[in-house]
Amino acid sequence: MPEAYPHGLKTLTPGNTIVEALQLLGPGFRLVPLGDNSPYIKPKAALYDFNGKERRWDVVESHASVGVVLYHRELDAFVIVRQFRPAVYASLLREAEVAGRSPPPFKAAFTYELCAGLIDKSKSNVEICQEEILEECGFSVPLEAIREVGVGIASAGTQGAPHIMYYAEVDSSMAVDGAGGGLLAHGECIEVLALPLESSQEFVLDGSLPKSPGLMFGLTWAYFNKLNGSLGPRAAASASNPLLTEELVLKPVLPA
Ligand SMILES: Nc1ncnc2c1ncn2[C@@H]1O[C@H](COP(=O)(O)OP(=O)(O)O[C@H]2O[C@H](CO)[C@@H](O)[C@H](O)[C@H]2O)[C@@H](O)[C@H]1O
Repeated sequence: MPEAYPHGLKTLTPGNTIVEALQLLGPGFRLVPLGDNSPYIKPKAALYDFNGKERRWDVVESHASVGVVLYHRELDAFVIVRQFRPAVYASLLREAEVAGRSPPPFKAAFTYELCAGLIDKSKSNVEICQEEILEECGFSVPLEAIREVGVGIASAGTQGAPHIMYYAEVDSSMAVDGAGGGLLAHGECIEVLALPLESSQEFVLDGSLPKSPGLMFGLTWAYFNKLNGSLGPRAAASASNPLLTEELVLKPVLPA
């Protein structure tokens, strides 16, 4: 049975992705110094003059990224993802060590986020976004249906790379059999979740659930713009939201 989630969250992924991901995670988690050959990040010291003195700031060179707020028209829900994040686990582990507590369970580092990806290939940003929607969430969305929301900076204190946010709507006709959940070959095991629009703000403000600031902003922006009609009408009235019936959740709206 899918795990019960708070705030009306329902899994759209067949099976129980979190249980599967936990089974795939072996015992042991180590942190070692990073060499200089990471294709993802390069820690560096930035030296610059300020007020006649040389100053230093430690920075992490990284890729720009895209993220997308997905709204499911038939479910009147946002589609978000949840996955094991080693960086989150590393932080929790450090916190536990400092406090003299035993290591936290891996489960604590499964983080709620928008569907997102790095801009690390020679495709346009919106094409990368389209590809991530398919790979992570299992929906095929036409490029022209993906609109830009705005650009923020990821971790201005250390990374400073742009994060470009998009908005797109999906429905069951866009679900692609066998797509979604990420690429196991890349170590991805991504759970796809539907979050009712109705309870999205409670979810955003629930500090007990680990989530990204991009998700917090994106869902809040989309919630209010959906309510005021700027993003087109809401398809389903919340009282009759089919998301509330298990039956529909496990039917064709799902990526297989
Ligand atoms: N630091 C890392 N170390 C090792 N392998 C890595 C890595 N980052 C990415 N990868 C590999 O690259 C694959 C593709 O990554 P994606 O572009 O889908 O970004 P992801 O959603 O993982 O998060 C990424 O993009 C989101 C988008 O904003 C950022 O928030 C997040 O920090 C970033 O990891 C991952 O599955 C993994 O195999």
